[in-house]
Amino acid sequence: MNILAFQRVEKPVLDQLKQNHTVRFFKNVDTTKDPEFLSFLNKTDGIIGLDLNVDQPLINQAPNLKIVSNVSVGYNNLDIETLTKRNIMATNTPGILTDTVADMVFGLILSTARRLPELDHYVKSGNWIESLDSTHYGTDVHHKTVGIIGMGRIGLAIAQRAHHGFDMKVIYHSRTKKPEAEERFQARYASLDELLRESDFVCLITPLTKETERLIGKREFSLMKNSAIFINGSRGRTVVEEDLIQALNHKEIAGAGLDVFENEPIQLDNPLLQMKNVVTLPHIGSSTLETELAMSTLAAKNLQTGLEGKKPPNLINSAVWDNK
Ligand SMILES: NC(=O)C1=CN([C@@H]2O[C@H](COP(=O)(O)OP(=O)(O)OC[C@H]3O[C@@H](n4cnc5c(N)ncnc54)[C@H](O)[C@@H]3O)[C@@H](O)[C@H]2O)C=CC1
Ligand SMILES: O=C(O)C(=O)CO
Repeated sequence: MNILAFQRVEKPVLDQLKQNHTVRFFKNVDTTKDPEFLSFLNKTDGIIGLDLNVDQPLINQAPNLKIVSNVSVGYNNLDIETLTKRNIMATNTPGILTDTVADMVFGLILSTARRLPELDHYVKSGNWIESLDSTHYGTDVHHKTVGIIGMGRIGLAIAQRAHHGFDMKVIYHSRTKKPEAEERFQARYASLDELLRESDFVCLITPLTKETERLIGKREFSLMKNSAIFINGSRGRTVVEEDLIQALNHKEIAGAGLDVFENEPIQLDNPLLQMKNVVTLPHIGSSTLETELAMSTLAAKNLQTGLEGKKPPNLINSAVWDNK
C-alpha cells in the first residue's frame, strides 16, 4: 500500500512501515501546491502524521484513501464529517501522552510563577545573588488555586499533580461534572466565569472545536485576577491572541505560559516574544523521547489495523465502521 507520512513520525516506526509498504515522508511542503506531494496523495491508501490539514480539497485529491492516522490526540486538523461521508477512517493517539503533557503544563506553571527562564538568563549573563532583589522574585505555586478548563484525561493528570504534589486547591470547568476529579482531588466544579475569577493559575486544556474556538478573549481576561497566570496547552485558536496581548499589556493578568499559538510557527514579530512575563514553547507538550515514540508506534498500529480491514483501536469516526 502507499503510505503518506507527514511531519512527525519517529524513524524506527517509519522504517518498520517501509518493510510492508511504499512510504513517502513529507515535511515543510505546501500541501496545496507541492507537485510531488499531490502526485503521491493521488495514489495514497493511508496517511500517518502530525498536523496535516486534511480538509475537503485534500480529501478530494485522495481517491484511494482509506485511513488517516493522526500522531496526536487532538484532531482539529481533520474534517471528520467529510472523511466519514467518504467512509475514510480517522484515528488518534489518546492516553499515552497524558502524563507527559500534564508535566509540561506544570513546567509552564513553575516557569512563569518562579520566572525560571528569566533567572536562567540572569545567571548566564554573569549575575548572582548580590544584585538580586525583590524585582526578580516570583510567586508561590503551592497552596494556590488552579482552575482547569477541560477536565478530560490531561486535565485530570494536571489536577493530580496540583492536588498531590503542590497542595493546591483545584477548581474545574468542563462540559460535564467529573465525579472522579471531585473524589480523587477534591476538585470543585465551577462555571467558566467563577473559575476565571477565583483561579491563580488558569489552565486551558480542551480540544479545539467550534465551541472552544476563541473561548478565552477580552471579557474572560477581564474577569481574571490581576495576579493570575494564564496557561494554554490546548490549541492556539481557543484563545483570542490579540486580547491576550492586550490583557498582558494592560496588566489585567500577571503572566502567561504558552505551548500553542494562533499561528504556528509563531511569527518573530509577535509581541508575546518580547514579554518577560510570558514563557513560550514550540508546541512540545508531548515531545519527550519516550512519548513521541509511543505515539508514532500507536499511530502505526492504528494505520496497519485499518489497512488490514480491521477496526483500529483508536477509531474516531466509528460511524464508518458501523456502516460496513
Ligand atoms: N500542547 C500539546 O502538545 C498537546 C495538546 N493537547 C490538547 O489537549 C486536548 C485535550 O486532550 P485530552 O485531555 O486527551 O482530551 P479529552 O477528550 O480527554 O479531554 C478534553 C476535555 O475537554 C472538555 N471540553 C470539551 N469542550 C469543552 C468546552 N466547550 N468547555 C469546557 N470543556 C470542554 C471535555 O469535556 C473533556 O473533559 C487535545 O484535544 C489537544 O488539543 C493534547 C496533547 C498535547
Ligand atoms: O497530541 C496532540 O494533540 C498534540 O498537540 C501533539 O502532541
